[in-house]
Amino acid sequence: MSKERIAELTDKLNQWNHEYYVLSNPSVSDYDFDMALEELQKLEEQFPEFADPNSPTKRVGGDITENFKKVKHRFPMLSLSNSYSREEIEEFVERIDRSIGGDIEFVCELKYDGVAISLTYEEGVLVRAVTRGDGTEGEEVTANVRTIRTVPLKLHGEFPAFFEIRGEIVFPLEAFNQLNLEREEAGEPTFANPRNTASGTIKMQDSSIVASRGLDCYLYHVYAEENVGKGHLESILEAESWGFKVPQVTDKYIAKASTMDEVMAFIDHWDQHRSQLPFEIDGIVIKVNDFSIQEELGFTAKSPRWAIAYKFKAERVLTELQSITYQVGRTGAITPVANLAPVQLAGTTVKRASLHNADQIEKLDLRVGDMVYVEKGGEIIPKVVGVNLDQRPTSAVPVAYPTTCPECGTGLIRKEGEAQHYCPNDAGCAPQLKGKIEHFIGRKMMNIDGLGSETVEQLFDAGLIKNVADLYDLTKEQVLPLERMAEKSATKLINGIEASKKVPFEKVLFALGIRYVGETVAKKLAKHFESLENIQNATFEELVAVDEIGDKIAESIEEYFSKEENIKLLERLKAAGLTFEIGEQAQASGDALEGKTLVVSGVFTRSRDEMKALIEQYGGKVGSSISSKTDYLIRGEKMGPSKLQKAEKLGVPMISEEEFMELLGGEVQEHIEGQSNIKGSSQGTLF
Ligand SMILES: NC(=O)c1ccc[n+]([C@@H]2O[C@H](COP(=O)([O-])OP(=O)(O)OC[C@H]3O[C@@H](n4cnc5c(N)ncnc54)[C@H](O)[C@@H]3O)[C@@H](O)[C@H]2O)c1
Ligand SMILES: [Zn+2]
Repeated sequence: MSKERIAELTDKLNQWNHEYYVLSNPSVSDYDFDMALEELQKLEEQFPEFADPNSPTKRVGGDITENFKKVKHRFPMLSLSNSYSREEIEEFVERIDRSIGGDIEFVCELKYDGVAISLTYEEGVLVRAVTRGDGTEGEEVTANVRTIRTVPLKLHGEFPAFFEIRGEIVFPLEAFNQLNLEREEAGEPTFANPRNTASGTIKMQDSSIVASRGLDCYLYHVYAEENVGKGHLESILEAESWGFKVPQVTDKYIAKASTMDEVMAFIDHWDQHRSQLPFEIDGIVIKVNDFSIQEELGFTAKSPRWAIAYKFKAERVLTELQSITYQVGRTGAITPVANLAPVQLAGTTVKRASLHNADQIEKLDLRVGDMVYVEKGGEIIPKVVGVNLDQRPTSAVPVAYPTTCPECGTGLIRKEGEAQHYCPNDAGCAPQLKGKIEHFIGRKMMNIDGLGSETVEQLFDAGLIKNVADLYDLTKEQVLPLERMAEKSATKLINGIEASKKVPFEKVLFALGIRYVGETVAKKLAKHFESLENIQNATFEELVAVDEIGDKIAESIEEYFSKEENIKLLERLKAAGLTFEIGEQAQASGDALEGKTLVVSGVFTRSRDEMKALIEQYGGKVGSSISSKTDYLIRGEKMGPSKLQKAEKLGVPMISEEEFMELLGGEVQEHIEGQSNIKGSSQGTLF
């Protein structure tokens, strides 16, 4: 019996390790993983004869993917023993106090929930970044790690000639939620959680994508030939003086603790306040501070004996899965959503949770009527993480994923290699049509004042708009009879639509909602091709030659222009007067003002906004008031005397509008001339 259980747990844990470390796509929660590991550990202690010599209790879970060069670690990269119980943390502290004799000094720090990384510096220069791998050897991901702004490439101060520093690469929550928002806007599937996304990102082949994601790195251990200082905290603070981002005592990210009460107070503090951190943590690490005591205590095969992790249980609740709804997005992507019996979780009432896709439902083996576990991390939407099988109603049947669109009845498709199902009826499926219009009017797209998603719904249901071009045919008389519409709101709406014709090309391109053409890609395309006509005429090779444009995006663009209805729509939008080429301001750019701060004051031949835009386009910063940090004051007519005085007093150079234009190096003039050529050539051709 125990023999079989040991074998079963070993197999399961090996598989979960693979899913977690190699695929960055775990199928069970950390808590379930840790409970299974604990069970195995206890069984192995009882029946050592049945233990696998390579048991997951004795080795760290490997993350080797075969895509990168392997590098042997100079010092093995281990795991940490961990516990969810405060009693066990107390036992750990007492055990060490007892075995060493006296009150030992500990250091408490955050347990960052990310990916472990080892950085090697030679003569103050970053030479290698390696993942933990199987603990003995890892994969070299230096090019990717170099893109993380908080990892210094070159050090200053008194650093050892050769050393290694270890830390955790995390995905800050703001950047993570922003990435998901952008993916949603670009019609791409969103990521489930920051840790797995950080782990997937650091193993990408294209480091420019890694760079765009905004990863961060916190460092927590220095390994030099000779110890740096006497203890752990000292070495960390020393590393800060070389240029590393280390946890700060003032933020309470790290603290000394000499008594049990101090250790528990640190744990309590973060148990209560962790939701305020800008990244996720999954616990607290308690380490012996003194290096000589660390050495005395030594290591097991898997972890140091001088440290332990107290793990927070993710806030999770059990509730009933009442039904599943299938939402159809703007791109036709189907998202299953769990409707739950309302339940309190992390301070809010949760009624719905994300189920991501068909694979996820299958992996969880969900049935309607099941009692499911729901968790909420730093992400916006809570998620279903498991099922309590003991409470499964006997009548419950497995979820049959729909084969047709719940909105329009069209057969669903699933593209090779994609997890999401799609409704291909983009020209007739109501939520797709409405979704496209809602996307189009968004704040970062056409930003139409006076038009929100409720009004879109009304206009659509009243049959007044079916696509975005219809917006430009709307009249005040048509919208006035709508419910909640009055003279004032109708005028605002029509004026807002009119004003959107001036929205710059890159935003129009983003607004069109071409799949995978999000905000950043739209900017890149606009800058490179300068007009929609040029994008339409570009060959596949020309498209992928643009920085950051890959096969997937290029294919999507080609597909968009291959559709008759899109061409018709674009013709109508062009006729309505939307901006389909880059404007003169956006086109002029350079780095003449790189690192400079300029303040604009007075009246000019150009508008103040134009002046400010030029400063930014040429790499400068617009200052709001004159200070010693101001590099130039651009002095217009009717400038106030107090500003003049202040600039004189601080010795800030003052320049005229013409001098400012000269500073830009005459580049502006060329671009303006170039622009008129483009305009000339595109006249008469509709895309
Ligand atoms: N859900 C799953 O399927 C699954 C599968 C495998 C592992 N896991 C999770 O991962 C854990 C095992 O991973 P592990 O071996 O990396 O152990 P761990 O994550 O519990 O602890 C060790 C790691 O903590 C990190 N760490 C973060 N902050 C630190 C700090 N201040 N000081 C020192 N180290 C710090 C280091 O990267 C170190 O490698 C499991 O306990 C489980 O929770 C989950
Ligand atoms: Zn449909």
